[in-house]
Amino acid sequence: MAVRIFIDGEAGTTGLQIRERLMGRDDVSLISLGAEERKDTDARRRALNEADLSILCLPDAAAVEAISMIENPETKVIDASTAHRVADGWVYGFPEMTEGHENAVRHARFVGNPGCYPTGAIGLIRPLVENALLPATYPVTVNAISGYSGGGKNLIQSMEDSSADDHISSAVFAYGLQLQHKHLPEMQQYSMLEHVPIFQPSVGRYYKGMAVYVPLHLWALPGGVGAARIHQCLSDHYSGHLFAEVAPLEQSSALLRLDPEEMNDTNTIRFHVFANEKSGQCVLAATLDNLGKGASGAAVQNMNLMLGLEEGLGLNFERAA
Ligand SMILES: NC(=O)C1=CN([C@@H]2O[C@H](COP(=O)(O)OP(=O)(O)OC[C@H]3O[C@@H](n4cnc5c(N)ncnc54)[C@H](OP(=O)(O)O)[C@@H]3O)[C@@H](O)[C@H]2O)C=CC1
Ligand SMILES: CC(=O)N[C@@H](CCC(=O)OP(=O)(O)O)C(=O)O
Repeated sequence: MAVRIFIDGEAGTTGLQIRERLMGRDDVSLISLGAEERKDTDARRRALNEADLSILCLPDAAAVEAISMIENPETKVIDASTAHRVADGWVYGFPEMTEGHENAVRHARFVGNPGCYPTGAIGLIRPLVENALLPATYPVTVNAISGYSGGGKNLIQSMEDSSADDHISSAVFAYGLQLQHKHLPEMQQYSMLEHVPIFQPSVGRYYKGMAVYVPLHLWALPGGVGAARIHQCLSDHYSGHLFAEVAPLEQSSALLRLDPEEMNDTNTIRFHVFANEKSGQCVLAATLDNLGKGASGAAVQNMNLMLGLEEGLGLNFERAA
């Protein structure tokens, strides 16, 4: 029998993409609310409690409210918002994060889907800290650029509608300039860093796709760690994972430009190591589709694991040509 999935916030950017990925699958059936019911508390409560698994694609406050409405102890939840990513009782929905974590997701009732930027940053940093190549005390900086769909309906409208009061006409802009971005707690905690990293994101005038950068001064690392060891560590860590890959060192070093859109329309995160051995410097980079592995794709991957729908794991994620 097909499992019942309710996407609360189905009409939003993330919700729509999850719906698209699930349409046409015969192992899931979607509980869908009509336009007039999608914000009706009673209708949502009913759907949340009927579902085998609910995926919350809502602002934080609405996600917290949705959790308070769930009475059915069998209902599983994936929350795409920031509300529960570092909360007790929730499993962080990044199955590739560390050994055994895929199993933790598989057996979880409550999964906090990661933020798009943290997926890139944690994906680069955590294996290095776990393997003692990067001290947990290292003062990490994370720079990033995202397509504007990362900001949901509001930012999409500000970028696309020139008549909107809050229209943004810049080709690219930096933000998070107060250094208090909402992704910092999950980035620090799951990267296993002792200090809050500096995180400096930006948005470009293109719809989706992101690149997340972590520059490292290799000369400052203990034990003479070079780019080759870092690359080997990442390659070993992600070996055997369907949705993560590490570009060969020589391929990355031959690149003249890194395209933040290179992984669009996939659920795969790609890692690069760029280095200048002479200066002892290195820039680690992750590229991902902010709506794929950064949000909706990750949610579907987690859903498949939590419901044992293994055959669905490889579905609906075409690699870009
Ligand atoms: N966009 C992205 O790349 C990513 C987004 N996320 C997270 O996912 C969540 C959804 O984001 P996103 O899809 O971008 O946001 P959107 O603004 O595009 O969509 C949110 C949806 O939730 C609906 N909504 C708001 N309040 C309620 C409510 N009380 N009851 C029912 N529905 C409600 C909105 O309705 P209406 O249409 O009327 O506004 C809208 O359709 C957020 O928490 C975001 O932080 C996570 C990772 C990446
Ligand atoms: C471009 C843009 O605005 N991006 C969003 C993050 C998108 C994301 O990862 O979603 P969560 O909101 O679920 O954390 C931001 O910086 O707030």
